[in-house]
Amino acid sequence: MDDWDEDTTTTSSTAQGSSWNTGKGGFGGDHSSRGTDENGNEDKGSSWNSAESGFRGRGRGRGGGRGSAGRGFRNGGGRDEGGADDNEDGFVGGTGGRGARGGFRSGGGGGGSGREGFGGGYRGKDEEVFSKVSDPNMGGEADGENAGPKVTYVPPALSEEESSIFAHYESGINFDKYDDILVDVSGSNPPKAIMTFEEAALCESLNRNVSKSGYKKPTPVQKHGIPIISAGRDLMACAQTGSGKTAAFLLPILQKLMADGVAASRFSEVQEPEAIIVAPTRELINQIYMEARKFAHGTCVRPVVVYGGISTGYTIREILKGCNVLCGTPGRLLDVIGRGKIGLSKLRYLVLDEADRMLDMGFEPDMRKLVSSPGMPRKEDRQTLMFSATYPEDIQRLAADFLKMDYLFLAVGVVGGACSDVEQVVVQVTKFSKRDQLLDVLKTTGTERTMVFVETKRQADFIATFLCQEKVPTTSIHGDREQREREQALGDFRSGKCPVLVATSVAARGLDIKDVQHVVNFDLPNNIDEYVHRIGRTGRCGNTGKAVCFFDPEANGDLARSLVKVLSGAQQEVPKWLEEAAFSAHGTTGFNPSGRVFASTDSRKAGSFQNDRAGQPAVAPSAAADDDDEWE
Ligand SMILES: Nc1ncnc2c1ncn2[C@@H]1O[C@H](COP(=O)(O)OP(=O)(O)OP(=O)(O)O)[C@@H](O)[C@H]1O
Repeated sequence: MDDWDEDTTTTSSTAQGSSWNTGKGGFGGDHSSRGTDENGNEDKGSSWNSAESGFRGRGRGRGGGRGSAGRGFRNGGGRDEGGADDNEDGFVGGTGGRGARGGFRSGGGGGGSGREGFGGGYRGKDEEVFSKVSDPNMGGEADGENAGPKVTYVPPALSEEESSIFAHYESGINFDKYDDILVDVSGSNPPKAIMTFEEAALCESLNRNVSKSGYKKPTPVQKHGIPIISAGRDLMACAQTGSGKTAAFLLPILQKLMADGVAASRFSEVQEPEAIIVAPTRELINQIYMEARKFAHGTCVRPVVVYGGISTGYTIREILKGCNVLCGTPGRLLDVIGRGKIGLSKLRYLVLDEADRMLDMGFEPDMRKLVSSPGMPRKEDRQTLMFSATYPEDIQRLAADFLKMDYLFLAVGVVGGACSDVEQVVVQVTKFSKRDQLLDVLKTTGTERTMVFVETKRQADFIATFLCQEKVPTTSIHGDREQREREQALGDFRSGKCPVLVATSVAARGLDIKDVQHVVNFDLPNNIDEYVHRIGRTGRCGNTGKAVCFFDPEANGDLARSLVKVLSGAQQEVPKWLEEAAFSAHGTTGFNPSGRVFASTDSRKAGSFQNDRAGQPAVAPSAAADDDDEWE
């Protein structure tokens, strides 16, 4: 019997987060469990009120009390908590109550990839699990459980009801305006775009599933992407957030698998998927899997998802039921391949969603490991597809290592541009005024779903707790929360039970949540691409949305230039003070507020780079990598 068979599987969807309803001090959302100390005493949250100092206080002397904040001993904390706050952790409350987090952390290494070394660790005496065990051989945070007690969480079973599988939200009033966006396809002999789903010549069951999903006509990235993939070409595709990139790769892959009549065998000890899809976070890969499951409904194609934080035994049992399309986060994917449960000899498609993130310094080693796994077809013998809304030029160069020479580059609109359906408002703040301004914003948004982005996990806990105390039903998602809590938080946000979700960059990319009308950048990321992804959680699929961004000139000066360019690129109003800040920022040579910051097109046009990367340093990780263990 394999050791994974021994997992005790504990399905859990324990309801949390109802305490905001109970009026217990207003402390609420699923932070309720964290508001108690190890003796169950309710934390009255005295520290939040004392501005920054209260927040810091948690890191110093409150170990025995406030479980949610205790971070244990942190060593060498380079980048993982986003800079300066790191040093505040020190030794705190290893004996903290439930939820004391962090534990021992080593080797986050400032200059190198903070993903190497140990993440997570002991969480407090009541908790037996080590979170996010890192396998040094895996070159980063592993989603496998190769050390420490087993993770036994099994996500709740999915509904088989069609109404649930095909649940979707309506496209918005600006859906047809997608057709006005300029499209640029570069590379040799691109196939002709399709105008309708009929032209995609999908088989009957796929067509049925497409229409049950409410899709009437393809978006531009689908019009161009589907025929490119169907023609067998490698593709690097860039299209704005919320414009249907997922279906652009899923439909042609599923169509090809259907046409070839693949059927996953339930009887094989090693499963050999025809397609592997990789994405950077657990929630995003799960969402992609749900889309794959939806489109493959009623067919012989079986998608499976693997990601960290859930029982490996459960994961492997799911794989062994048959697997044609394997969706995974990098660590867990490498883990199941390494365990010999996945063979790669039949692999035809490798998809990198959020490709620029998958190839930045945080994940590049995992991606290189994946493509050099035993049995992985050479790039000449597989189809590699990359999708994102942002593609820094240096990443484009790096991506060429994974693609055939004649790959096509598809740009819908300006590469890296923000979705123009999102109204962007920039508010000048100081770090002391931000919380009050957040409350003001939330007063106007009322019960409309709002995502509030902050920079660190600790800040996420802190702001969520603060909002709950202010009687705003709030939940939070970040990399220190257990998978069960993360899924619960997302569920509560999706259902509207908690209309405010405080999130770190773990939720910045890809998540497609109905009715998110507002995004607040409480803390700005230090990378403009991350900003573009964050605000793209609203204004999706032709719907409109609003993004408020708190700009603290003291802290965010470096972002002024690129922010101005993103705003003007999306025809948004640029405040005079921001333009001034941009002019006076460092490195303003050639600054042109009305110009474009982005590669407007295929970076191959700027010169040949296909084979000129030897000796070049790896591309720096995006802002999100500052919060490294946010990423799986
Ligand atoms: N042709 C279509 N017609 C109607 N709805 C669509 C169509 N294509 C996609 N959608 C819906 O639009 C929403 C956004 O799609 P998707 O999540 O694939 O966007 P994305 O481009 O991948 O965004 P991001 O860059 O944020 O990852 C989803 O709810 C999806 O089901």
